[in-house]
Amino acid sequence: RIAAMSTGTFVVSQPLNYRGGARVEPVDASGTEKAFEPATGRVIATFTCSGEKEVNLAVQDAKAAFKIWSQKSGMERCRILLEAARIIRERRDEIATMETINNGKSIFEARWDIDTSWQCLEYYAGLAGSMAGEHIQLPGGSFGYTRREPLGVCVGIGAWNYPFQIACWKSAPALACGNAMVFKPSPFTPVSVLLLAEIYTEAGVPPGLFNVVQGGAATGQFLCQHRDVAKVSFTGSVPTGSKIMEMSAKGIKPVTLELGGKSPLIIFSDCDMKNAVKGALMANFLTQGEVCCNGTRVFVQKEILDQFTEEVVKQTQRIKIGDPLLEDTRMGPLINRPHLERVLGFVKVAKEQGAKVLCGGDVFVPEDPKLKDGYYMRPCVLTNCRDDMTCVKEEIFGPVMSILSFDTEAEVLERANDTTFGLAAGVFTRDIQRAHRVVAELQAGMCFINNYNVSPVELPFGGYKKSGFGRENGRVTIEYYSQLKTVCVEMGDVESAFEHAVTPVNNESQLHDCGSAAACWFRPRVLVIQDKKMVQ
Ligand SMILES: NC(=O)C1=CN([C@@H]2O[C@H](COP(=O)(O)OP(=O)(O)OC[C@H]3O[C@@H](n4cnc5c(N)ncnc54)[C@H](O)[C@@H]3O)[C@@H](O)[C@H]2O)C=CC1
Ligand SMILES: C[N+](C)(C)CCCC(=O)O
Repeated sequence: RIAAMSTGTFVVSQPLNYRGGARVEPVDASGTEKAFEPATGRVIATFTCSGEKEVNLAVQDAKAAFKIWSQKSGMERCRILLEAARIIRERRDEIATMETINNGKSIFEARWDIDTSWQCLEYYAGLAGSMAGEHIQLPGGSFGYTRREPLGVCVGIGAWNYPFQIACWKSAPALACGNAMVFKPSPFTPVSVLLLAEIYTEAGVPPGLFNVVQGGAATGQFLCQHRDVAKVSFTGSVPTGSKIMEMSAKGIKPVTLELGGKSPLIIFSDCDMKNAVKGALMANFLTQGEVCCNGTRVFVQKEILDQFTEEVVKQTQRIKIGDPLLEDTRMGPLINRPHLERVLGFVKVAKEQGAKVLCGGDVFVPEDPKLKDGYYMRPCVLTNCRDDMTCVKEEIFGPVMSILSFDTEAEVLERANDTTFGLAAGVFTRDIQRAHRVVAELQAGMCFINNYNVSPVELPFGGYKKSGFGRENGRVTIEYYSQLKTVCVEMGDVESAFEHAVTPVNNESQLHDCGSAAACWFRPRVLVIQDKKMVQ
């Protein structure tokens, strides 16, 4: 247990694959990867990526566990998931600490992530017992019913920004529906999902029900192409999402895609200014801005542009950057050096294209010497932005907010929707009619009114357009992890389409030709037809 951990000390010594209810070293490898502590730039784990054999074993184990798990009642599954939720809650600080060490987000924020994680398990545990089909009355006493059945072995592939939460948001509905799961985290953040695997085992799931394989694209491909995998749920970038869909198409596997975004946040002049400013910070700077649903295009109505901008800059400059394990830190380092360079590159291009940097956008070097090789930058607010600038069009996935001004509702709606993404959107206004009118027009799967980036697990989350499809959280996600079987029950006689249509068989030899009992399936029918013919 690592609850008392401090930055710069953690190393992973145990295997990072999980199969059959225990940590294991993979039986074969397709390369190695290093995982870092972004706060210090230290390597915390070197691990081998799972090859095809290891992936096969994980899927096999999941298949075996699925046989047991899928036979359990919803209430039995509920009890185990509730126990897992309880353990996560009890170990909240420890899990949050590990998430902070491997991802870089502040411990303050990581605790929130762990809260939405156990809440997700609790929520689907609650639904497990009430999952049911329908009974449908048909003519003549006949009837039909539907059964909601699991899919089988589901694959979860995660991004590095919310490693533990993503694993929970995928596995909780999957397991509640009676599926098994093989999960592959991002190679940048391989660590915390192992805690989840151990917790599921401790809570009582059959060994093999939740397995972890480590690796990057190659390992992910083995999973997506595996013939015994029934479904793939993916969180990550648009280009990878497209590849996942292509691979899954070959096997006709359903997919859930949670992809990137470039979401609009619209601030009307009649907003509550204090909340709008808080909302803009929530929409841009959680997890160092590495959040798919961030509202990075902040459209502000002209009348309040100056006042809003001034306040946003003031609050942004107050964000405490530094050692993410310290209680008062609110922004940690970005995930790795190449990503930091990429984000800084976006700021440089923004300046070249005419944007004005009001604050941040540069490297931050903390005073603490042990943090000198970490990947820190100051959160950035850009103004003088135009819709055609790179910083306004492309997902930066870092702490960079672009402020744009607008005049009218119709104008801002058109500009807000002028993107190939459609993950989220937000609106701040005190005018209740306007709020609902505007969200009805916004092309985004997740809309916020007078708030941003809160994530109650009761609400479905997912994208429009290139931000993907399928949903996570909420009741509807049950449909993405189950399939519907219809059973049609006849209480009377079969009414055959062939009673009148079939030419009567008059040839005796043809009737006798069907010698064996099995081959005689048509003989009585023929006789009946002949009888009927005679009656007619
Ligand atoms: N909509 C959502 O819920 C979220 C979306 N994202 C998006 O994810 C991106 C950042 O995450 P990254 O990890 O850099 O994305 P990524 O697409 O590079 O990787 C995501 C995952 O896919 C795996 N992968 C990569 N190539 C693969 C392949 N050919 N076959 C199978 N698996 C493969 C990676 O190893 C990783 O586990 C951003 O664009 C962001 O918008 C991130 C978090 C949440
Ligand atoms: C928790 N929340 C809403 C800030 C982000 C969740 C989506 C993601 O994984 O980026």
